[in-house]
Amino acid sequence: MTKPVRLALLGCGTVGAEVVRLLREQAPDLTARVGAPLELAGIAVRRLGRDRGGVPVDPALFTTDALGLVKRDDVDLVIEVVGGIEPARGWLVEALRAGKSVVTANKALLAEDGGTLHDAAAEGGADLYYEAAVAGAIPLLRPLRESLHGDTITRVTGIVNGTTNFILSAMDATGAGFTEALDEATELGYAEADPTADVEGFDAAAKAAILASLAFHTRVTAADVHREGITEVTAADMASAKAMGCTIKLLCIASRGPDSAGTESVSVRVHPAMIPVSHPLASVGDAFNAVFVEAAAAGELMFYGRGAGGAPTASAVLGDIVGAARNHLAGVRAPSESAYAALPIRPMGEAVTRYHISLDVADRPGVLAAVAGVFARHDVSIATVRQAAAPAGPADGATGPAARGGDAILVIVTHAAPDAALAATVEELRRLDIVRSIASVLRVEGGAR
Ligand SMILES: NC(=O)c1ccc[n+]([C@@H]2O[C@H](COP(=O)([O-])OP(=O)(O)OC[C@H]3O[C@@H](n4cnc5c(N)ncnc54)[C@H](O)[C@@H]3O)[C@@H](O)[C@H]2O)c1
Ligand SMILES: N[C@@H](CCO)C(=O)O
Ligand code: NA
Repeated sequence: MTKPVRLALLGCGTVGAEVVRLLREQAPDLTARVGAPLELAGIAVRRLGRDRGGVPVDPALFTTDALGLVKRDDVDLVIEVVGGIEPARGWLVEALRAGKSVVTANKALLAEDGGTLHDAAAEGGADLYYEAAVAGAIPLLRPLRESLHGDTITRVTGIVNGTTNFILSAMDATGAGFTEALDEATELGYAEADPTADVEGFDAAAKAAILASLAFHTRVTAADVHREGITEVTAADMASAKAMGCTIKLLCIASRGPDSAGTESVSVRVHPAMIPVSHPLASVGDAFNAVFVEAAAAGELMFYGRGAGGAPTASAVLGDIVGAARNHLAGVRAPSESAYAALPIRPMGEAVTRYHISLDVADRPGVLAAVAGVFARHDVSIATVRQAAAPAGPADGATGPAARGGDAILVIVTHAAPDAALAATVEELRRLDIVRSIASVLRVEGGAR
């Protein structure tokens, strides 16, 4: 019998426990696929003695000394499902420099400082696999890293955060506000106790950085990603979107193209956006993820599936373990980091976007011309304008800010323009006396009119 491939598992929470279960339940098949048994050498956890939901292993395998486990001579591969920057970075650098391949689901670390891990992998001649880090179970990074390596990817547009997609889908379906939909997501176990990383877009921004790095052969970090979350998306925004045949999704958009000076560059952003209901990403509901890839020769490709949860994420981890174990036995390496293009990052102000702006204005002659003048001054072209009467104001004689008789709602959708010009347009509109309030400002993507 071939010598087993010995694994150090760092972390035994939601994902780690499922990795252990799958390793055990599928042991005969995994042995056949790898060409040797996969054997757990140890499992590092923060605290010993916790009930691990019936994780089917010898309790003697658990340790609180993750670094000690990584350094052991009988460990061939290191599987990291703890998360966070430190101490995970230290463990993984130690493993990689010692020639032990790493499988990790740690998007935060890869997005913050993936370069350090890739450098350590190159130094130690080890593999660094991280399919689970973006869009969980969906095979996405390997297609970008291998299958599409003969093509030129021009744009990646994705829904890569399940929690926010669940919230926005609920807001679309029921008309609920953000807080109400977040409460439902928490009750159903989709949102974490502290949902900040999800609802403020940090989780999606980390994934966007990883996707952009792979798609454009360029190191992109979380700090390079323009990030806006969904906490300010209101029920009124969703209603405006629906009135236009659209819905609102938290999108990650990574694209390459020339900047204003003509230099080929990369733009990476995460923000809520209106997309038409006919767009393939509009029908991605619930906590599902989907990523739309555009490549010069391949055309349009769509990847869809479960982006989170213990078992789906563990599926991606197991696929990577099999790959790393095979390479270990064969004495070969997976494709290493490809960052040769080293394209510059374009600032958000230069990203070309479209805006949907809903304004509450005084309904009197010259107002439309004044509003249009602001757009013209910033060289922003208007695509469509709709005017509707504002909801009925208070009874005659009422005073104060609620007295809005004679107002109109203007809904303006622009043509594509640099984001800085659009933002400056909104700022100037805010200062106009005839604009009572700006009810909603949303970016528009994917052909919506
Ligand atoms: N849960 C998901 O759906 C999902 C999906 C994709 C990626 N991920 C990523 O997978 C990783 C793990 O996520 P999770 O949901 O399983 O987290 P979790 O909190 O359920 O589990 C974390 C585990 O790490 C252990 N741990 C924490 N600090 C430690 C330390 N200092 N030493 C040793 N062990 C320590 C904990 O004991 C626990 O077993 C994260 O990087 C996360 O971003 C999770
Ligand atoms: N919190 C993440 C988990 C998967 O990375 C999500 O909601 O998609
Ligand atoms: Na994946």
